[in-house]
Amino acid sequence: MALILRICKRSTKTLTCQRSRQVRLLSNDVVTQFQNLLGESNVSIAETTRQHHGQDESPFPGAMPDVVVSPKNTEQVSSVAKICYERKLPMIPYGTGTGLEGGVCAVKGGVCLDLSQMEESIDVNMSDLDATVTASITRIALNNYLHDTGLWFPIDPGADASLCGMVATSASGTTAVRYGTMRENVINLEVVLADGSILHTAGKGLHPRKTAAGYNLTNLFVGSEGTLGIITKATLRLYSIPEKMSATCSFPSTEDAINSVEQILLYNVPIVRIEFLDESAVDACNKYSHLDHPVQPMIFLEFYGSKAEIESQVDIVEEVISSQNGTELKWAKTTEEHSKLWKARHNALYAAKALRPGSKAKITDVAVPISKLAEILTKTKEEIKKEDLLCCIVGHVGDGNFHCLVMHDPSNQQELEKIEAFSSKLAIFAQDLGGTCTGEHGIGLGKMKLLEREVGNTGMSVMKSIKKALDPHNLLNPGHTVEIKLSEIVLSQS
Ligand SMILES: Cc1cc2c(cc1C)N(C[C@H](O)[C@H](O)[C@H](O)COP(=O)(O)OP(=O)(O)OC[C@H]1O[C@@H](n3cnc4c(N)ncnc43)[C@H](O)[C@@H]1O)c1[nH]c(=O)[nH]c(=O)c1N2
Ligand SMILES: CCCCCCC(=O)C(=O)O
Ligand SMILES: [Mn+2]
Repeated sequence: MALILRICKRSTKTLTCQRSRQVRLLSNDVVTQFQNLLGESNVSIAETTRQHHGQDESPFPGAMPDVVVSPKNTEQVSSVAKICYERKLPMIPYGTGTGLEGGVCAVKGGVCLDLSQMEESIDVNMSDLDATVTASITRIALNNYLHDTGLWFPIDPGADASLCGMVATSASGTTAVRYGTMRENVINLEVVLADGSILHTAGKGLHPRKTAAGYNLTNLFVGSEGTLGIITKATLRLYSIPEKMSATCSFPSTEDAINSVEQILLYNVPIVRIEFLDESAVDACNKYSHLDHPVQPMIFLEFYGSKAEIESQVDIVEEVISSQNGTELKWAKTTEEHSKLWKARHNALYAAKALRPGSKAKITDVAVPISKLAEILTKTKEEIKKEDLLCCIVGHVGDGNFHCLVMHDPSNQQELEKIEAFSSKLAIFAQDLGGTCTGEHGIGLGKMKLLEREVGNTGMSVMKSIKKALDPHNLLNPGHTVEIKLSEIVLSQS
């Protein structure tokens, strides 16, 4: 009979450890099995390692996995999955841990598969404008590699996330208004399923720009948040690196700023980034990133194209913003100014957190149809004022998507409840206006009820059927996104 090794807080020997008030047990022959498979240095039960892998950038309290394994290739991922499947152990894929919805928290313990240590491979098809990357490749690593080819991968959440993690969360960010999200930019995926089998979602080695061949298995895994399979490779669309110019503009009110955005889109200006910051976010970014913008609602814009193309886009934008009381465009004149501007925007999360050191930050992520954006922002601002919240708003407003970042003291129960109520209310506003509770960060641990509200009973039951078909024992990132209960599994097997 197998010896039992209890993973513990201070030692790796025989003490019990509390995680979410439950005792976890992992037999030591599993650890040995992983060590034999991957080598001792690629299997860790050290507390610091487990803690690090059970926590992302969200305010959710971390939950440690029992063991962290670092497979080097797809075959090893598959072998790990086979062991977990056989022993009914939870599997939690880990990309770079930049997620904002608690996706890597091992709420039921189990085996964290750290994919950042996979062999690095980038296979570029210059003439077909695509690249296939392994799970350890991050967004910035791909773009650095591509730099001299004149190509790039434009989806930009700011954080240097792994590209397969970005597939798993259906990430987007500042450039989605022009290039779409991960959904529109993935051509094929290699995925290890719960039982260890290896799936190529669009056929092995194929990379067509479009396909009508059967169900869209590729998109099934986009946004699956580690609950349907472990993504080991992704084939992605690439684009030519354009000439670019950036500018900012301030407005007397949020409504004026949002009206401008709506009109710029209506005029079909092929804008690449159009980002909103409310006055609190401007204040935070000024302080954190040493900028000196007037503390007023703003938009940051980026234009791509030849000089003539940019000039014609700018003519329209200038006319629109002056009709909406906006200031003259203030241009980033040098490459350094351009980088400083977008770095400041991408650091907005940290800038806002720095307003109240030591606090935690609740981040909302709703998206509405553009026509409803001014309405929901007005309502949101009223709520913030009524509840007296310390809140910054930034938004990828070209997609109707915005974030509120609400600072709070996590030990103050009253404050916590107020903030949770605000966040749910905002998600419900968005859904009632024809939008979604999450434009880009995903469901994770905190939005399961909202997902149900959004897709309805039938939608939920279809999602659960898919989950049960692909992961009948609920081993892949259990407790996240689409949760199936034990009673439902038993029911489906009888
Ligand atoms: C400062 C800052 C700013 C932003 C953001 C983060 C931060 C810190 N994000 C969020 C984040 O960068 C985004 O969710 C990434 O896609 C997460 O990728 P990681 O590799 O870090 O996944 P991470 O390791 O955090 O995992 C996230 C989820 O995906 C699963 N997963 C990871 N790799 C997997 C794989 N290979 N196979 C299967 N499942 C896998 C995990 O199990 C988990 O459920 C964001 N996002 C966004 O969309 N737009 C934005 O604007 C921003 N902005
Ligand atoms: C006020 C900052 C909230 C930022 C949340 C991270 C994110 O998605 C982004 O766009 O930045
Ligand atoms: Mn965002």
